[in-house]
Order: sequence, then structure tokens, then C-alpha cells
Amino acid sequence: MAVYTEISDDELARFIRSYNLGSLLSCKGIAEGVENTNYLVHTTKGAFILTLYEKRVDPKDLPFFLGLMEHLSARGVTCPLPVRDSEGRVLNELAGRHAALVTFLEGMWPTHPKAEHCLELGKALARMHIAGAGFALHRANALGLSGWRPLFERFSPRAAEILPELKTLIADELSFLEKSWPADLPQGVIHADLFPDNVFFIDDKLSGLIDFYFACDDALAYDIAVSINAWCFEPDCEFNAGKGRALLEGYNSVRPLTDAERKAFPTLARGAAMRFLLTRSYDWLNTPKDALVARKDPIDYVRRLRFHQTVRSIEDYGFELAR
Ligand SMILES: Nc1ncnc2c1ncn2[C@@H]1O[C@H](COP(=O)(O)OP(=O)(O)OP(=O)(O)O)[C@@H](O)[C@H]1O
Ligand SMILES: N[C@@H](CCO)C(=O)O
Repeated sequence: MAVYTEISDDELARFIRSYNLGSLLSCKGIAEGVENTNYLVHTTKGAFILTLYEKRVDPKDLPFFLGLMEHLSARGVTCPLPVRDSEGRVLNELAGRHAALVTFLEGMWPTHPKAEHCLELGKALARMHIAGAGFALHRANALGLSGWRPLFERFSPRAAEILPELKTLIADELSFLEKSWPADLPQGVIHADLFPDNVFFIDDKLSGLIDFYFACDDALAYDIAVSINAWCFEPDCEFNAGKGRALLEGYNSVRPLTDAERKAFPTLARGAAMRFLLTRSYDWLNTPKDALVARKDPIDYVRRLRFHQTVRSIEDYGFELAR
């Protein structure tokens, strides 16, 4: 579920009146999602997503997220476009929360991504990276290398509740990543959470990207590593080289990877596995078992991490990339 904040009919009607969106026809809570409260709103001018930002979003980051969606939309990336109210504001307040309305995107996310989806995703990710250039605002990656150890320290005394050897595995891996993390890769705006549930398709054609609430400035190739982990492993956590190749080839056909990015890829993939292993472990230990939000299994990311630890070069993944 992701309806943490209820809105009264009066509050909603007043809120919608402050936009030039005609009359309110309906409003339904959306069950999917974890971080924020989302409603699907219909007015006589169309369909919109109303998001109330919950506690894990830092309000000072909202201009970055909303501005980025405007920047990308203006450069041809299909993503939600924040709607301005009659005074030109994209960020408002509703039911005691910061709130925004964005355009509704048609499409469905793929529950069983195929290589064809991965190819499309790779191209879209590269286009997004290119379109992000020149965005005026900046946001450091709060869940990047420097954020991993402090997050680990918040749950390490209880890590054995997930897996007896988890504490040692993470501690050793963090030492490796802190020593080996590449500092000189091409940087830009990354999505940082481009999982299948954030990518919509209509008839196997990619129709849009959503959920920019982890977007930040970081190494572009790190974003590819996040998506390889999210899209190219089977439910039993076996790596699917065909899907991986499709994603990389799609990306490389739009924005060719540099030699430094190719060389760093196995380390980036380990870091991307670490980031989701840490957040999932923290949430696993700190979300009440009877909470309505489904917890995501950290073990899936232990398996990904162990796989990447065996890889020495990008060729070991079975990728053959054109230069
Ligand atoms: N612009 C949009 N158009 C169509 N549907 C949307 C849009 N934005 C959100 N949704 C729907 O709302 C759901 C939750 O959105 P979103 O992923 O942004 O939520 P969240 O709370 O940030 O969750 P999480 O970070 O866990 O993915 C999506 O799965 C999708 O069904
Ligand atoms: N995509 C994240 C959760 C939402 O950010 C995960 O699968 O752990």
C-alpha cells in the first residue's frame, strides 16, 4: 500500500481548484509504491497523479526532483510532467504534506522483463543521461559510497538476524569498495532506482519512466549497474547474460561507454548491489512485520553481490559491446 495520508473531500476540492484543471471527477488511492502517498485523480482536463511526500523525502530535494522531470520532459524524455497551479507553483501543501500533481503516464510495467524490454530500457536510460546534461540543479547521492558505511552502522548489530555471515560480508565488501571505487568516470544526473516497476511499456514499446525521487548526480555508468541488477537476474538470482547484453547494447548504441566505464563496470555492479542490500536490510529489520508495505528481500542482493564478486572484467558477463 502507499496511502499513508488520507485527504478529506473538501481539502482535495480546494487543492484541485487552485490548478486550471477543470472539475474534479474522481480520486483513488494507489496501492503500489512504498515511499510516498499517491492518488490517481481525474478531472475534466485529464488524468493526473497526486503525490503527498512522506517522511523519507527531504523537502529541500523536491525542487530538484520536480525540476528534473520538467527538464527531461522538455528534452523528449517521456516522464511525468509536474503541473503548475494558477500561480505557477509546482510544489504545494495538502493534508500537512508537501504535495505535487504530475501528468499520468499510460503503460504497464513488465512483471517478467524480457531481453527486448532490456534493450529498450538501455536506450531510454542513455537518452535520459544525455537529456539530463545542463540541468541547473544539483543533488549529491545520499545513498552513494559515502552514505553506505553510516547506513550499515545503523543496523550492523542486528545483521545476523538476516544471515549469520551478513555483517562480515558487508564489512569486507565496504572495505573493498572504499579502496576501489572509481573517481574519474563521466558524471551526470542519474535516476538511481530504475527498476522494472518504474518503467512503463505499451506492447513491448517503452512508454515512459517514473519515480525520480532518488535521482541525483553521480557516475552515469553506476545507473546502468543499478538497472543490470534490477532487470537481468532471474527470480532464482541467476544472472541472465542475454538480458544483460541487451541492456548494455541498447545503452551503448545511444551513448557509447568509455574505456574507463567498461573497466570499472564490475566494481560499479558490486556497489549497486551493496546500495540495495543496505537499504533492504535496514528496512527488513525496521519495518514492522504487520506493516501494510511489503518488505523487499535483502538476500536477493546478497546473491547479486556474490555473483559480481566473481567477475573480473566486463567481458566476463558475456557482454560484447561495439566500440
Ligand atoms: N505519472 C504516473 N503515471 C502513471 N502512474 C503512476 C505515475 N506515477 C506513479 N504512478 C503509479 O503509482 C505507483 C507508485 O508510484 P511511485 O513508484 O512513484 O511511488 P513511490 O511511493 O515513490 O514508490 P517506490 O519508490 O517504492 O517505487 C506506480 O507503481 C504507478 O502505478
Ligand atoms: N527499488 C527499491 C525500492 C524502492 O526504492 C528496491 O527494490 O529495493
